[in-house]
Amino acid sequence: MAYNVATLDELIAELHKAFENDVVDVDHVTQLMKSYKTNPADWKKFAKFDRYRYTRNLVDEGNGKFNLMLLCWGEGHSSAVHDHADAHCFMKMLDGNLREVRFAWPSDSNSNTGSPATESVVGADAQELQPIGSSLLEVNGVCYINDSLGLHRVENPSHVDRSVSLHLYSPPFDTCHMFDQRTGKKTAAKVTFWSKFGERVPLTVAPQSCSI
Ligand SMILES: O=C(O)CCSS
Ligand SMILES: [Fe+2]
Repeated sequence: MAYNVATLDELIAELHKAFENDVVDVDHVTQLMKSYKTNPADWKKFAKFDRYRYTRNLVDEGNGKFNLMLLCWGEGHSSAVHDHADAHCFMKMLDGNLREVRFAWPSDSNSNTGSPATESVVGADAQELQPIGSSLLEVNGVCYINDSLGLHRVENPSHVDRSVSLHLYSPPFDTCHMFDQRTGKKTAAKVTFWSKFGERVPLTVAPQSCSI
């Protein structure tokens, strides 16, 4: 199959088709996302930055099969170490760079299936997470992770440039887990959106953790 996706709207249309049945073809989705060459005119309406932390901006709800979102990283912004709630995670660089550092699950989990430990690690059992890989993601590059491949932390390594990445999660999720890198302690984290379809999501009275 020739992959030739010219605009973000065309990519979204092809992704809707790719997720029509229940089996996710990881290679096909990766090739689709790779074939789209970033064009700020396509996505700048979704690109909202916050001075203090990266923002999550919903672009498309994928007919309920996936969430597609733009993540905007200010200089030096980083996520926590986190899992992906048993979902597929595809990540494409649209502007700038990101560094991804991968970690093994905390040693007390059943790492064979990638299924997270049921107990959080506390006290004497605390063990530092073990890095298992690191990569610099460059513009138009695509990377893929799911829980069987480990955990990761994503950061904007630049202290002068901002970064923008396009993330697809399938199935969609609004809660995952963060991990303390020093102790391996796992904490549930609710993730929300800074904006949806280009419009700011009104702040609720109770501040929600919108990124991880
Ligand atoms: O906030 C998130 O969705 C994690 C970004 S790195 S996959
Ligand atoms: Fe992630």
